[in-house]
Amino acid sequence: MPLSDFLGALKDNPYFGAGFGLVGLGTAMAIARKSAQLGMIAFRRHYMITLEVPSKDKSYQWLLSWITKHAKHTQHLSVETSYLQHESGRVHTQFDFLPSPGNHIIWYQRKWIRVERTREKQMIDLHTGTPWESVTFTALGRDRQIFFNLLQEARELALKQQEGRTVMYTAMGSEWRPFGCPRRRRPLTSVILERGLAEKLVDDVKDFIANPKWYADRGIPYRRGYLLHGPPGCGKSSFITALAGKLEYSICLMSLSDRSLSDDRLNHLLSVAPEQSIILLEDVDAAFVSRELATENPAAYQGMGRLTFSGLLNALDGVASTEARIVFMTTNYIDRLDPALIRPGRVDLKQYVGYCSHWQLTQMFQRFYPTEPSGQGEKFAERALAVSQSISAAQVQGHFMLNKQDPQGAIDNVAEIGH
Ligand SMILES: Nc1ncnc2c1ncn2[C@@H]1O[C@H](COP(=O)(O)OP(=O)(O)OP(=O)(O)O)[C@@H](O)[C@H]1O
Repeated sequence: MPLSDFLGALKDNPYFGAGFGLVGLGTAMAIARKSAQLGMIAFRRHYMITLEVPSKDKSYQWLLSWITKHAKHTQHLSVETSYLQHESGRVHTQFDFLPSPGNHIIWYQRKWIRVERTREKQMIDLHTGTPWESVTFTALGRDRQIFFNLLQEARELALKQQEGRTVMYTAMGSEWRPFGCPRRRRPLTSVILERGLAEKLVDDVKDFIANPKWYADRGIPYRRGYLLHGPPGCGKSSFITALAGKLEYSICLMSLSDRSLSDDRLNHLLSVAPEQSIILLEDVDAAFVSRELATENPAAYQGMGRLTFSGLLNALDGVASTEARIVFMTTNYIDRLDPALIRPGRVDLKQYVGYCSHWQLTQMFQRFYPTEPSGQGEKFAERALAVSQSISAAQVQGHFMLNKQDPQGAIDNVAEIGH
């Protein structure tokens, strides 16, 4: 069907023609025309299909990307800006064009489809604090298959964009929303923990994921909690990101010190986390001090947000689903955590991730300067440990960056690490 006929059909359709108006009442001609039009309207009402997708539906973001890809010639765009942090720490700004609110026409599977993106100025989605939006697809015919195909294609497109990447979600209201663009997966080998440690953790998580029946048979909730603790910059967060990449999981990042977080909201968020995701609660000590400390000095800990300690415990206990639910927590100060938070069932595996050992320093050197003879890595490690026993991997990385082209300099100037 030519595009002009399709647009005409849309115009007369009672659902979409609002605002176009009907003309010519008052004369016989007009009446005849009107009844013909009504006939057409009835016809179109039965022979046009529509699909409305509200912004809170999972497929909404996929569909926007799909529309952008198909409505290549649309001149009406809106922009979505995100900041991406590279492993080097450099921040890169990315602009993604999306179809703007309004109408777009797309030719798809030998049919014209009208796409109408609407944004309600008056209505705010109370869960996310963003304007209420929806996108409506209209096509001729009665075959819904076209919409199934379209949804399927949009989903595949989104998955393709995520291939080899880790999606990070953050909590927005009572939902999880992707944060920035999916990041390139960080290889596990790029995070050098103490010898055997990464393997031990990966095996534990894999074993957990592979054995839902073990939990079901014993009536134990299918979840596992991990706590990585230790000084800053030793690789806790980097390891969790790399682990998620390895498992092809996404990460739901949550800050417990977020003041808008209440017991109910946390509970809800944990129960609706996307499939195949790791929930990451960073710096748990920052939000909660041991209850004893709080009792000793209540004034110092007043106004720490609406989330209560018992609310957190309940939320963690309530995280039960048929899906493997993995919660990682990190802290620099395990001694500040209340024992109730880290008892088995809430935290099943506690792991110290500490300063660099001789082995780690050697590995890091060899990885950074792969063409250097192996003895050099050993030499670097010995000298570094003679300077200090408390060197974090982040400090080593910084030192190597300063001596990017100069491995010998990295050894000779080892005393400058961390300065
Ligand atoms: N074991 C490691 N191997 C390789 N790089 C590391 C390692 N640990 C830290 N880094 C580098 O140091 C930086 C900071 O590391 P990361 O955020 O993972 O540390 P962290 O232990 O989570 O620190 P914090 O406790 O402050 O959150 C990152 O850029 C990371 O690439």
